[in-house]
Amino acid sequence: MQLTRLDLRHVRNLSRVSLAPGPGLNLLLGDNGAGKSSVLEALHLLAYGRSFRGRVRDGLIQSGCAALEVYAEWRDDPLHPERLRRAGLRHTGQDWTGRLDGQDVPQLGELCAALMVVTFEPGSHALISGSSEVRRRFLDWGLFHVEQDFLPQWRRYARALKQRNALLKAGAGGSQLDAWDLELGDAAAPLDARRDAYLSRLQTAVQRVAAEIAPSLGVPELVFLPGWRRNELSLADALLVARDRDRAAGHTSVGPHRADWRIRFDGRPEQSLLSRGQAKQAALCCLLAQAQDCANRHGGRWPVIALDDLASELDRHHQAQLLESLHRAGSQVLISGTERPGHWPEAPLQGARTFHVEHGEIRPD
Ligand SMILES: Nc1ncnc2c1ncn2[C@@H]1O[C@H](COP(=O)(O)OP(=O)(O)OP(=O)(O)O)[C@@H](O)[C@H]1O
Repeated sequence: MQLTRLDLRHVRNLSRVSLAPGPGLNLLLGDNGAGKSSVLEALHLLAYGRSFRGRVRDGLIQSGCAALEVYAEWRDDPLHPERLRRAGLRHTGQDWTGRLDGQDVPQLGELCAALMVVTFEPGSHALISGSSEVRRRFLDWGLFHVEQDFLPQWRRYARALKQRNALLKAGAGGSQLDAWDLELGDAAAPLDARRDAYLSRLQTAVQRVAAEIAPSLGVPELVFLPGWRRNELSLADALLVARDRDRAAGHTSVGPHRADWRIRFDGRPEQSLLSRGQAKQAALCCLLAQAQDCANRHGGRWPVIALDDLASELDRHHQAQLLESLHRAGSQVLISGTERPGHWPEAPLQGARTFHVEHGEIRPD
């Protein structure tokens, strides 16, 4: 996947900017507060329907403006490089409208399905040290992009869960709950199996990536936690056991919506004891493994890789290993930073495009 154009309007301090990224490494350079992260944030918004720095209405739209706009063009078929995909999003903070290849989109998920971007940013360590929701979202993003029927399965489970929670809150009787416990159990099975299998598949990729970019961490192992004691009980039984507790709490306490996973490195303490820097490296390994898995499933086409403020996220040694690795993979990379680091390896820098971000303007080198 190669982004060929990105236009932004009214994104933080960027009133109206445009850039044409090259196929390899792209550097967004500028002083603090110039707007570099905002460029990557807008791209992330188009690809995920959400920002990595909070809600759209909390400051992503330029002050005094009614809405922001993001428009992107990209190639995703190497056999037909002349074919450009196009997506646009206008967001007011409350409502949005989106277009994909000239058509209105009824659901934001359609834009997210079309444009694959993997972002590593200062908050990415939350994938390791943050809440389980972040880790579930990671699994579901990967599955959403590689398994076509995953979304309907996910929706079926979410619907059943909503119904059961509504009944619990309303103090419904056992017979009504019985029916939804069964439905929840049935809907959970494919979701749980998919996530478990996906994480096992990622394990090989994570080990390969870790050996390349963070060998000092050791060999990683990914462990899936289904959200209930699956080795001992079916979900329907676990729901029955938890029923009184769930009635008191007014929500369902077991099931795939409570699933989680852990990364462990041989010879290292538990994931919660990793340093912040190690947690960042571990998160990066998982994100790149996910990107690699997407590429494997999409005929070798890598997602666009966006690395926000890389120089302050990883030490020099790990930056160099990462850049070499992405260069070998042939992926398109966008990196923001205050300056072009002198210690980066030569190969990825050859043919790199540089964009200077200054006072809300973007100027190619
Ligand atoms: N809603 C807004 N309207 C206008 N300007 C904003 C808004 N929100 C943030 N800004 C400004 O936009 C700029 C965006 O900064 P951004 O975080 O993208 O910069 P950066 O180049 O990545 O900086 P750093 O190197 O410090 O991380 C800042 O100058 C900030 O003050």
